[in-house]
Amino acid sequence: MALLMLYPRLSTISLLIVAYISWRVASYFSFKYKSKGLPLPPGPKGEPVLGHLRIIPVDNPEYYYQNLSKELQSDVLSFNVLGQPVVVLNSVQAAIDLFDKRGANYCDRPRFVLFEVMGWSMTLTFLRWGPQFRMHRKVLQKTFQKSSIAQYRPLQEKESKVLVEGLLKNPGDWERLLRRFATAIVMGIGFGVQIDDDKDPHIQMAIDASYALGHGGAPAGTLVDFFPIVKSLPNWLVRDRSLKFARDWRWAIRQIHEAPYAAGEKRSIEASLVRTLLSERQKRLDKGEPEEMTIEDIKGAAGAVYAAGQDTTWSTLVVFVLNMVLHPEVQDKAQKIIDTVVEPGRLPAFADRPYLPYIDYIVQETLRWCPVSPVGVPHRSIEDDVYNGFFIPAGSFVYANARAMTHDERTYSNPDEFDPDRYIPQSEGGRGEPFPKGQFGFGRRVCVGQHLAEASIWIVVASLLSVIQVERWRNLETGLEEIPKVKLTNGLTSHPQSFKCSIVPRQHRLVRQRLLRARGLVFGD
Ligand code: HEM
Repeated sequence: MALLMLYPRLSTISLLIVAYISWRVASYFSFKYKSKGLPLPPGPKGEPVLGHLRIIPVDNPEYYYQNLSKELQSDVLSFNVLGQPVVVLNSVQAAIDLFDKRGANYCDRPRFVLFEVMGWSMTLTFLRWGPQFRMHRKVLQKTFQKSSIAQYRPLQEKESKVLVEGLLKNPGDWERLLRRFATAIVMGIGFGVQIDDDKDPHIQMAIDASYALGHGGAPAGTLVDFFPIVKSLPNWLVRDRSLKFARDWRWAIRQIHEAPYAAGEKRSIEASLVRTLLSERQKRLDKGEPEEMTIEDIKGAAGAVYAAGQDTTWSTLVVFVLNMVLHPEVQDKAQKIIDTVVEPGRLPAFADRPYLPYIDYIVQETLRWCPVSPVGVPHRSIEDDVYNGFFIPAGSFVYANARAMTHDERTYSNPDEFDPDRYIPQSEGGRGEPFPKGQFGFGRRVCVGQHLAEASIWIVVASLLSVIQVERWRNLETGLEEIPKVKLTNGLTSHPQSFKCSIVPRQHRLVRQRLLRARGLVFGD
C-alpha cells in the first residue's frame, strides 16, 4: 500500500533521472562529434548539473582565474556553469590570437538579461552582434577615435582646473570632486551639458547608475541570465536577490538616459554627440529618407558614453590617488619633473605632454596596477573553434582576464609593485617594460573611449601633482600616519574601497618644510 502511494512520486523522480541521463548522454555524443575528440581547455572538476557554478568565486574571480591558470599551466581555462561553456583567457597572447586575429568569431556578447531588466538594452556595451551593434559602434568609434579626441582637450583642461580649484577649497571632498570631473567630461561630450557646481544633480545620477551597474551581480552570470523565463515571474515567487535589485534600481538607469538627454536637447547651440545625431536624423527625415537612428537609439548611444566612461575614469583616478598615498617617492619625483617643464603660475596643458613622459608612465602604471574592469565584459563565440589543440564550443562566454595579463610575471618584474620607472626605455638605461594591454579589452569590442580616458587621466595626474600634495592621513590621537590597506570593490568596475588621505596645497608643504629646515629639523629638499 505504502509503495502504491509512493508510486506517482517515484515515477516523477525516475522520469527526472532518465531525462537527466539522456541529456548527459546526448550532450556527450554531440560534444564528441563537434569537438572531433579534442579536449576543452583545462579547468577544475565541476559538480553534476551545476558544473562550476559554486566553484567560481562570486567576489573578485580574477584572482582565482589567475592562480588557476598558473596551477594548471594554461593561459586558457574552461568552465561550465549550468551547461553554459565559459572560457577565460589569462594572457595577452591568447586574447590577441582569439579576440584580435579571429575577431569575427568573438565579436558577439551574451544576452545580458539582468541588465535588460535594469534598462540597459540600448547601450553599446551590452548590444548583441548585428546591424544595431554596428550602427552604434560606428557612431561612437568615429566620435572617440584618436584623431577626433583633440577637440575635447579644451574641455578636459578646463575641468581639470575646476578640479584642482575645488581640491584647494574643499580637500576633504576629493572623491566627489573627482566624480564631478569624470561626470563633466562625459556630460559635456555626450550631451553638451555643463556641470555648474558640485551639487549638480547629474553627479548623483552618475553615482546611482554606477551603483546599480556594480551591485546587481556578475554580468551574464545571474539566475535570470541562465533562465530568461524567470524575468517575467514576480519577486515573491522567484526570490532572487539580483532580479529584485535590478527591478528596484531601474529608475536609476532610466534617469541617466532621460535627464541628461532632456538637458542636452534644450542646449541647441552646444556641440555634443546628442546634438550631432539629432541633426543627422532630422536631415534624413527632411529628405524623406528613413531614420537610421531612432530617438531611443540616440539616447542609448549617448547613455553608453555616460555609463561606460564615467565610473571607469573615476575609479582609475581613485587608484591613482591611492598610489600617491602609498608611494610618496613617486609623487616627489613627478613633481620635480613637472616643475622643470611647467613654469610657475600656470597648470600643465596637453601641449606639455611630449615633455612629461614620466606622467604617462604614472598613468600607464595606474591602469596596469589595478585594471578597473578586471575581467572586462564577456564576448560570445559565434562558431566552434580550436585553439592550441583545445576545443572552444560555439556560444561560449569568453572573458579576458585583464588582471592576469597586467600582472603577468613573464612581462613585468614584481608585477604587484607600483613602479612607473618600469617603462623607462632600455636606451635610457631602464627596463623598457611594455605599456599594459588588456585593461581596455580587445578585438571588435575594444573600448571606444580608450584614448579619451587616457587623456583625461593624464591631465588630472599632471594638474593635480603640479599644485597638490597627497599625503597619508595622520591619526590625531596617536600621531601616527595611517597607511591604507588595499581592498577592492567587486562588480563590473572594481576600485579601491574608501580610504583616508590628506590633500594639501604644495605651497603649504614647501612653507612647512622650509620652517622645519630653518629649525634644523629637516635636511635636503
Ligand atoms: C579608464 C577608463 C576606461 C576603462 C578601464 C574602460 C574599459 C573598458 C572595457 C574593459 C571594455 C570592454 C572591452 C571588451 O569587451 O573587449 C570597454 C568597453 C566600452 N567602453 Fe570603455 N573603458 C574606459 C573608459 C571609457 C570611456 C571614457 C568611454 C566613453 C567615451 C568608454 C566607452 C566604452 C564603450 C561604449 C564600450 C563598449 C564597446 C563595445 O561593446 O563594442 N570607455 N571599456
